[in-house]
Amino acid sequence: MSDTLTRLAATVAARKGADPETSWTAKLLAKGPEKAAEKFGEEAVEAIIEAVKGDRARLTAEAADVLYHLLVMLTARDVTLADVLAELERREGTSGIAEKAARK
Ligand SMILES: N=c1c2ncn([C@@H]3O[C@H](COP(=O)(O)OP(=O)(O)OP(=O)(O)O)[C@@H](O)[C@H]3O)c2ncn1[C@@H]1O[C@H](COP(=O)(O)O)[C@@H](O)[C@H]1O
Repeated sequence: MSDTLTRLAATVAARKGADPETSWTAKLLAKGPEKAAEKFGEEAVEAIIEAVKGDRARLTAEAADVLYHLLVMLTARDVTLADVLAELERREGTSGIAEKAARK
């Protein structure tokens, strides 16, 4: 399952510097990190709308857009999927409630 995400992250990273005429990812990356962030925000809002409506199929499709655009945004700022997964791994086993209490 996460193999798909790992493969997609590698594809997105490989599109850095690719021809924007033939690659949507390259086109988006060529517009800079701010545009990638804006696009991610739009896709996130679309996913939120479907989550509120409760349409599972449309939410699934929008969530896929969110993950793809998250990878593009991260790549635009040279953050890798491995970096994010390492952070998630660091948090494993710590309840969000315990973590929040420790911050106070
Ligand atoms: N997962 C995706 C993916 N999800 C969404 N998109 C594209 O993201 C774009 C954004 O959709 P929008 O409807 O927001 O586009 P739009 O409204 O035309 O955009 P605006 O002009 O409004 O900004 C669309 O063109 C989608 O095709 C994706 N493009 C690529 N991928 C993956 O990335 C790989 C590499 O793609 P290329 O870089 O194009 O070779 C592909 O094989 C896929 O695996």
